[in-house]
Amino acid sequence: MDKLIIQTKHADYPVYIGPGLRFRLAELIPDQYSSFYIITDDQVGRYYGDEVYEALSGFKTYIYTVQSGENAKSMKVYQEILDDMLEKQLDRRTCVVALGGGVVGDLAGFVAATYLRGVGFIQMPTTLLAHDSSVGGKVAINHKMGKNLIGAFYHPSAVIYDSETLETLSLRERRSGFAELIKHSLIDSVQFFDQLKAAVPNETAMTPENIQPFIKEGIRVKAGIVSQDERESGIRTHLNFGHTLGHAIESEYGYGRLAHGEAVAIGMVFAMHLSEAHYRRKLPIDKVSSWLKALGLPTQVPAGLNIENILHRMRYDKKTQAGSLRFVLMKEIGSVETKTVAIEEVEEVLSAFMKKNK
Ligand SMILES: NC(=O)c1ccc[n+]([C@@H]2O[C@H](COP(=O)([O-])OP(=O)(O)OC[C@H]3O[C@@H](n4cnc5c(N)ncnc54)[C@H](O)[C@@H]3O)[C@@H](O)[C@H]2O)c1
Ligand SMILES: O=C(O)C(=O)C[C@@H](O)[C@H](O)[C@H](O)COP(=O)(O)O
Ligand SMILES: [Zn+2]
Repeated sequence: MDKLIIQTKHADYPVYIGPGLRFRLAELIPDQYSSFYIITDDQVGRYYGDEVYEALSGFKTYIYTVQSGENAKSMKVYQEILDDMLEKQLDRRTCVVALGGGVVGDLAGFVAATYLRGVGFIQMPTTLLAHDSSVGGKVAINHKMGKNLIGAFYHPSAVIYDSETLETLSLRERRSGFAELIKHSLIDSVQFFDQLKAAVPNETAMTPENIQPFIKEGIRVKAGIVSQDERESGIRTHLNFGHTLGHAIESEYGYGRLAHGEAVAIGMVFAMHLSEAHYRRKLPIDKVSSWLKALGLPTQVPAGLNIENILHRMRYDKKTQAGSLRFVLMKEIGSVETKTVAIEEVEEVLSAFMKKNK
């Protein structure tokens, strides 16, 4: 088992990574809770729900199952969970356990942050993408106007990442999580980017064994940023590389039609085009884009989406300041910065980018 410590101004907590950790919960979870409230989705629950419930059998434990997919990050599902917890009269020493991917982690984290003004919270990530979502304390649900618009910063007291669970993940979900790993490499260094690309050049090579060594590296990049800027007042915005357009596409296209990482993949290619135009310098767009394609990830805005609607969605991005759009731009691989970009400039580059679909 590997152990990393996430250090921030408001919280320090361990991330445990290794095979079979779902059977070692009693040993890994701090001994301070009166009961456990596991939140999972129907797909993850089918594979791992009973095992995790059993591993906590020495405690008073409940399990709540939501339907798998992005739509679970909704006000309705959030409310239903709170109703259930209140009916069970769960007290302040309750610990919410998020067993699942980023959807369950974000939803359960927001429940934990707000139920009785905050109860215990443990992340048990089960997707590759969740190497990102389980660390750093961003928890949220979606609004019809945009992604993650209602949320909090609320850290788990531990992240218990059982690497065996990745074996049941579909290829599409592996790809989606891999896109966030690529994001971490692009904002970090040429060295990380080149190593990742060499180890996993295409979809066939995207096996759990090949990916495994890089999960810790992705978490290291995220932890390094979050420890400097927990509440996203500066450098943490870099973790949003590819997300301004990515989030706009997710909400405009309809939550769940594209996986989060797929939308981010498109957003990263666009961010590189916008950076080329903004800085008037050449970037290795073809290299990144052809790698994404070889992995089976999309690189273009889905056909049928309207540019005005996408621009409107981007105005609801959380990086927006005084009505101006802010983008994470790339100067070169390993060097990004967050800049205000004029709407006309975004529109011109986006229009050319979207014409590629036609
Ligand atoms: N909080 C953050 O910092 C942060 C970071 C990145 C992404 N996110 C959010 O995370 C969400 C996406 O997370 P995700 O990609 O993990 O999606 P997800 O949680 O919907 O999981 C993807 C699919 O895989 C299934 N699944 C999960 N684990 C499985 C397993 N081990 N075996 C088989 N099937 C499994 C799920 O049931 C679901 O159908 C988005 O809402 C995104 O906004 C949050
Ligand atoms: O942790 C962060 O900070 C991130 O931006 C990580 C992103 O991958 C993630 O999708 C996050 O939820 C986006 O945050 P948001 O504040 O733009 O909703
Ligand atoms: Zn993301």
